[in-house]
Amino acid sequence: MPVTEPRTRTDLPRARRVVVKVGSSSLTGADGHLDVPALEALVTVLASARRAGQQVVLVSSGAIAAGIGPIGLAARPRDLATAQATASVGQGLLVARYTEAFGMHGLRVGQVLLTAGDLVRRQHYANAQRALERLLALGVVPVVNENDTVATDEIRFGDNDRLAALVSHLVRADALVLLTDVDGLYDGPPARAGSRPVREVRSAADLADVEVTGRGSDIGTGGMVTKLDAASIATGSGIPVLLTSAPNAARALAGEEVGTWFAATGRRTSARRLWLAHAAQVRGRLHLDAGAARAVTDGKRSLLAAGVTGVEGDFEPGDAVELVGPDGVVARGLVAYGSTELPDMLGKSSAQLRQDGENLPRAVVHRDDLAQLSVHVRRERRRGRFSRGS
Ligand SMILES: Nc1ncnc2c1ncn2[C@@H]1O[C@H](COP(=O)(O)OP(=O)(O)O)[C@@H](O)[C@H]1O
Ligand SMILES: N[C@@H](CCC(=O)OP(=O)(O)O)C(=O)O
Repeated sequence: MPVTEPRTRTDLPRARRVVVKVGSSSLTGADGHLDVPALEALVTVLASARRAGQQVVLVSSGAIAAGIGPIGLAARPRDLATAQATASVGQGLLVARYTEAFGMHGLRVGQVLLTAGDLVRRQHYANAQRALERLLALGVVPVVNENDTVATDEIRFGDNDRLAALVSHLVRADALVLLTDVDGLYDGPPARAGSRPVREVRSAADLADVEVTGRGSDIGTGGMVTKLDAASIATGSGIPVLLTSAPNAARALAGEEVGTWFAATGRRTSARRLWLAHAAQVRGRLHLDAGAARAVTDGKRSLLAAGVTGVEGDFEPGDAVELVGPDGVVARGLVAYGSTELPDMLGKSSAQLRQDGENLPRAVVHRDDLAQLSVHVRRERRRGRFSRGS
């Protein structure tokens, strides 16, 4: 019997639709070329999940890493134009290998390249959703990557972990499996003596003593930070996550005791709120007093000018901004006023704003335009770890 809400890792084999994300470090060697045996081993596992009746969406990194050797570069390019060009070469090679490897199991693949913008604009989101649904209905294995050749620094995810979490939401996956070069989450960098594996994360409290770093290898990009962010996005919208190494993929999908299981913590949210919390490009910050911070978080109420103490950035009405309370970032929202109008309104009640000539003062951020950040993401943002892509 398929389960649509896996509660433990032993439910994974019965999950109907699974998104599997594999990182560059698991697919490419230090020589800057694809590790074909590793890729084929992964495909064998995914093909067997398909034979067992599961629908699989593969989110595969590796375009840039796979292009390094063929283009003749010595290391991963750091400038945008060379990264775009390298991805263009590597993505072709990557998909050619997947086509061949899945073909050996009688399966077709379909390449799907997405930008952050595709997950931001409502119509693009709906388009991508429709295309992925049809691919799955046709029995094709979608192979998703970020469209690195056209993504610019401002709109890039850069890592595929958060992309995979948003794709899981897009296809309404029952579970997300993150495959990397380490067998699971540890409470400290795995190379450090004494770091212990974390088997299960049921809430943000289980991460309180976990120390993660941003980069594991010269090949991967986000390290464990973006994986925890992805886990937080997925679990917060009702999708559990299993994190383990690529060689453990078969055991993970068989429901064996490998890796780290992140239990679902929330319910499915609207695509718009998910985008606002995790993908929108933030144009500024509003500083809130303690009462306003409580109102937008605990009370889920609109933010009024009376509770805003400061404004940072240059933004227009409708732009995404971060709401910062006395203890750090608490939420994101679409602001109703621009950064030039707001300073004159700070701390004023609706009555005072009316006296100032504002006929029907609107909330600075309406509660329908607010997305709270999970405790974990808030903690990370406080540490300033999420500047990239946000
Ligand atoms: N607490 C931690 N637990 C596990 N791995 C960690 C931790 N902190 C940092 N890492 C590093 O994260 C790396 C995986 O991230 P990354 O290199 O970006 O992989 P990928 O290419 O699969 O996305 C691991 O190699 C590991 O060294
Ligand atoms: N879209 C990029 C992903 C970049 C990357 O290295 O991601 P990851 O290995 O998942 O941390 C690529 O295919 O090269």
